[in-house]
Amino acid sequence: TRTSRPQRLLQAVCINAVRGNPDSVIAAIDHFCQNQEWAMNVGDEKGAILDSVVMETSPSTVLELGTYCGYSAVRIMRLLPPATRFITLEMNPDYAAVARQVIQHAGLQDKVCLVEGKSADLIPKMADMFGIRTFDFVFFDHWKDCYLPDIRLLEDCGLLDQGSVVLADNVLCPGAPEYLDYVRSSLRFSSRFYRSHLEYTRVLDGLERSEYLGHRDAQRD
Ligand SMILES: Cc1cc(C(=O)N2CCN(C)CC2)sc1-c1cc(O)c2nc[nH]c(=O)c2c1
Ligand SMILES: [Mg+2]
Repeated sequence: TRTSRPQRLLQAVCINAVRGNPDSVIAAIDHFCQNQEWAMNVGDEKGAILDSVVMETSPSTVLELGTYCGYSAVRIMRLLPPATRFITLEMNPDYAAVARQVIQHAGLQDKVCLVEGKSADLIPKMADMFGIRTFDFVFFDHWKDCYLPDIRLLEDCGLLDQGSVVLADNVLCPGAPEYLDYVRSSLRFSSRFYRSHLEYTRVLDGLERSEYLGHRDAQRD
């Protein structure tokens, strides 16, 4: 049967990227998506914003929701020391299989823990499974309809601490309006929007950075 788009993306990585070199893996994926086939990686423009937020946060525990082909896992972990705890959740087994190979090609397989399953099922198990109390940085890039329930779940599970940063992709396109309303009106978050474009296109999109202020009460009127 025909190969899938993720499999063709992986093939481009194997052919064009240097083993053990994360930057060449990122470049190979961006080249494939710009010149061969569009794919829903965060991409180079939003990726540069992701890089800057990761560097300014310098997290020791990271959770990513939505691995897809592993592009953002490679982007994030190429910036952080080996001791960093990085967990990425992917519900699609075909995506997860490709992501493991992309991450391995980048030489980051020892730094990345990829778990297959639904975020709603796995988030409550994070503490028990990994002995992680709170996450310093969380990247939302799975599915727009899960953003709001999942940030509420992270709060309810006590997985956010004062200063934890949640960065969400695609808040304009495909769009997560209820999520934006929530984080922007909540007294427990300080939010700001990074204007950008949908990966590999000129369509408007952006990232929302929401810093957790601690376990406060009430909503802003
Ligand atoms: C699948 C898809 C189609 C989009 C679009 O508007 N398109 C018009 C323009 N053409 C070129 C591409 C297609 S945007 C998008 C998308 C983008 C992400 O970054 C995503 N991240 C996580 N999870 C998602 O489901 C996710 C979907
Ligand atoms: Mg995305």
